[in-house]
Amino acid sequence: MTVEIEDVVRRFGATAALEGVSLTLRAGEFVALLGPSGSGKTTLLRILAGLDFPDSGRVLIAGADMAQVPARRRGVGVVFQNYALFRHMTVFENVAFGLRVRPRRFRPGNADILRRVRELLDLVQIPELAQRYPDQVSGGQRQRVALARALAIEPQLLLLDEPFGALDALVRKDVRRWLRGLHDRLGITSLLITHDQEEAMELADRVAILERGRVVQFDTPSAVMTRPATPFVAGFLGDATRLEGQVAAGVLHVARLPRAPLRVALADGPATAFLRPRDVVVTPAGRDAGNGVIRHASAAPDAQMRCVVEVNGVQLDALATNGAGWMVRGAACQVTIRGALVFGAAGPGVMAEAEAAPAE
Ligand SMILES: Nc1ncnc2c1ncn2[C@@H]1O[C@H](COP(=O)(O)OP(=O)(O)OP(=O)(O)O)[C@@H](O)[C@H]1O
Repeated sequence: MTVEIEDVVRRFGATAALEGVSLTLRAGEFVALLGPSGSGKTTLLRILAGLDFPDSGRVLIAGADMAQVPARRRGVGVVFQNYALFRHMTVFENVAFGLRVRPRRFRPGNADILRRVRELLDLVQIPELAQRYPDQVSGGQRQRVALARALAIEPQLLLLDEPFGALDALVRKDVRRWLRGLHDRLGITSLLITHDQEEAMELADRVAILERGRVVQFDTPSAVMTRPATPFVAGFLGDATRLEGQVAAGVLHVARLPRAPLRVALADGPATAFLRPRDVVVTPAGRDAGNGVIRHASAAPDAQMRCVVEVNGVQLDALATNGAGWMVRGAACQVTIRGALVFGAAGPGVMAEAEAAPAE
């Protein structure tokens, strides 16, 4: 089902948690909400779930205005980080709970509940755990119980607030892939809050980025990564280093960086540059001492090394090809800047890729 959020404002005293949020989710879409702590993500989810209400603005689910619709009539499944499973109830009863608390008109009989819970436990692949208590299953299994409970009411919209927070990295990867498969199979619409950017990029069709109660970008993962709409987004995503500089005659100048004229199609004036790890090339220092020093190096996937290099007092994240035995803390190196993402002074919308000019 579609979800339309129109100019939603929510204030708590002097704090504006949401300052006019508009967002439309297509039916069947998986959307991730990203943003710093306090940017309004949970408030937005609570408003969709009917656990909180906007001061102004509208929420439409499947085209229907939700203003007067209480949480339990919205047909929305919610999974929060702490799962909130009932410890004194078996896994079976936890999942059945979602059905037993439905409004009387929609409440199934006992035989139906039995059948439905069995189906759900099969769906989340833990049929053998029905009679265990939450304390007797693993974190990943508890997560599946929480999902089964949320899915029990056959929601068309699934809201997930940091659902994988308590899982270790390996289980987390498994569970999220499985969740995306489940989302596709059921044809539901899902909205996920996460602090894990990699998770958002892997799972979501589109990513909404919140900054202080406003959506500053809503686009596909690859678009937000390669074409961040504002300096805030560029700084928030990835490991880019932010540096202030000047554009003069189509060339970016950043004090303290190794001399590397970067061509950029921006008007003259102050500019903000974001150097991403792939923009920073690190090679061993040659016969001369090099212009930088390795401050930190660690192995990364795909036979690469991640490192932090220091050049003229500026620390930059960089990627280098592995096999670099020389790349240890304190080693001298040569740092070359081959590009940057640059925002001009004319407004946040003016962004350009800078490219290294050919060597003189
Ligand atoms: N019940 C409340 N009373 C007062 N202030 C609140 C309440 N709920 C949220 N806020 C404030 O509203 C703002 C947004 O909070 P919210 O929980 O939506 O942020 P968030 O993006 O989910 O943060 P986090 O990533 O830390 O969970 C914060 O400044 C928060 O302190």
